[in-house]
Amino acid sequence: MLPVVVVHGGAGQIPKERSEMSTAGVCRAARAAYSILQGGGSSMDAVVEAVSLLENDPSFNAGCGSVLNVKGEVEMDAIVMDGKMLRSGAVSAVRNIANPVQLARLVMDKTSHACLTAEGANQFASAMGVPSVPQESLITEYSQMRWKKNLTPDADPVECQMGKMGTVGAVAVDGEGNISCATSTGGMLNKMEGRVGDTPCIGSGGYADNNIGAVSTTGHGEAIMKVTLARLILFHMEQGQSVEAASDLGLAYMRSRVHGLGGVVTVDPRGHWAVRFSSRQMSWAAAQKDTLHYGLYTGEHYTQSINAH
Ligand SMILES: CC(C)C[C@H](NC(=O)C[C@H](N)C(=O)O)C(=O)O
Repeated sequence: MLPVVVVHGGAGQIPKERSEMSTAGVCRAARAAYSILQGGGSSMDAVVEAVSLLENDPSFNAGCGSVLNVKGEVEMDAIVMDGKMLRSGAVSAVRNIANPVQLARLVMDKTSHACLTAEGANQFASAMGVPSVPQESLITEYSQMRWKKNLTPDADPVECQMGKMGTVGAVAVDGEGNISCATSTGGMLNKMEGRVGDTPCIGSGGYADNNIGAVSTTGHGEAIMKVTLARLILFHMEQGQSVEAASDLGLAYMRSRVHGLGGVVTVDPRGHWAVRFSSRQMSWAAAQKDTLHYGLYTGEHYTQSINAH
């Protein structure tokens, strides 16, 4: 069954004309991460590679392409977790960084802390030699257009929020049975300055435990935090539920209890995997054995040979 990688590109609604770019992005990320696993690389290397590629891809709400806060600025959140020793690293409200997920990994590997925020995270980045990039390099015409549209007096806030998708995440199990997760986001469009979402919060934006499995989440962060969605799903798996059933139970609870919508990618230690969402859509891709799996709308599941390009 092993190894496997499963990637998501956000639970928000995506205009039809942008759906192909989104599917192409998650497929490329899943392939790249899977070739690391096939080469004997670790699940942590695989998820960080997948998420870095998606951060670099302007069609997603992470890194370049992040949604803008109320002041029209980019503040990003990211997390990684290593299921072997339950080590994790996160950054929140970080600015001027191309790959927040890599900074999160440095927090895990090079500090005794689990999360660094805002200026402190940026100071740590420069101490680690991570280059600072101009904010303009993270802002796209599309993200600026969405932000401006959102500020017009007759804007429908729900429509605007759903019009921009693309939080990104990945879970993987490597050949040694080690499990990791990573998640990265620009957050919610028009968020207050300093707002921290679910993504960098352990157990909400992601969780990995070699004994149980791993989850990476996307959706309305304030709702995800209320139910600690990633850990809730793993709790159901500890109780004997399958990856699919546990993911559905977690998402159903979030919907009924706090009216929250979202999506998850989930793996267990044997390499079973699931992609589930309560939103209308979530772009996703998975790679296992010689097959690439991908989809966008509910019930969609395409496959192709991993070697086909
Ligand atoms: C409207 C929502 C479903 C879109 C979704 N956003 C996130 O996942 C945001 C992240 N969880 C946070 O709260 O910071 C997306 O980017 O696809």
